[in-house]
Amino acid sequence: MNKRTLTFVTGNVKKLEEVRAILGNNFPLEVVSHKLDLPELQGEINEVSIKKCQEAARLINRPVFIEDTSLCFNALRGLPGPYIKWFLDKLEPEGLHKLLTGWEDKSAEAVCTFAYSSGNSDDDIVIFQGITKGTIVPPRGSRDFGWDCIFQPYGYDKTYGELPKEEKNKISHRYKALDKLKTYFIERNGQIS
Ligand SMILES: O=c1[nH]c(=O)c2ncn([C@H]3C[C@H](O)[C@@H](COP(=O)(O)OP(=O)(O)OP(=O)(O)O)O3)c2[nH]1
Ligand SMILES: [Mg+2]
Repeated sequence: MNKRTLTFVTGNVKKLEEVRAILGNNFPLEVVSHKLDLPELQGEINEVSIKKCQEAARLINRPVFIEDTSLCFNALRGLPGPYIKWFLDKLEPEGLHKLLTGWEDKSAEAVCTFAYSSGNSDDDIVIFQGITKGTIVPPRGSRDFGWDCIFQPYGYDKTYGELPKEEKNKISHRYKALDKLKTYFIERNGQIS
């Protein structure tokens, strides 16, 4: 039987790759992607995701989900947080690590927030969040995805960038958020509106 489709709006192919790998085959919906660079307004993590999702639903006019990733340095009271993309663009991984020079506390949280809209503007946006705690270290390993090379999850002696993809996808912030999203749709037998 054909699965119903659910649209993931993202401009990031690496995210899409991980979402497909983590959801696997026993997700009750077929995820189709729609490439769009959505505006990201300022605010707290959940506010940014809710507004991003509302805008995606308005533009695409069907049930959608989006994802927003934050990298929060505890010494900097959670910054760069949802603004990590702009910090990474300007500073690159080396510069992000150097931001913490002078701070003893190198701890950080990788936060992944998925937001889902049924497409009906009267319905609330549903949030699924996953957090992985770790340490910011000098760059090591693959540089093919953002700041993976400077984030070393607690309990590991390797950065996300050094871990095999399958390992990252078992412990990552994205895995934890998708686990909640998956449960939500399984409990609803893949109902999307
Ligand atoms: O090293 C990593 N590892 C990750 O798991 C990861 N997830 C996101 N990112 C990067 C990508 C961006 O530079 C920022 C997050 O910004 P965000 O707006 O969430 O992502 P976009 O690339 O703009 O994609 P969307 O179109 O908004 O979906 O952190 C990671 N780097
Ligand atoms: Mg973005």
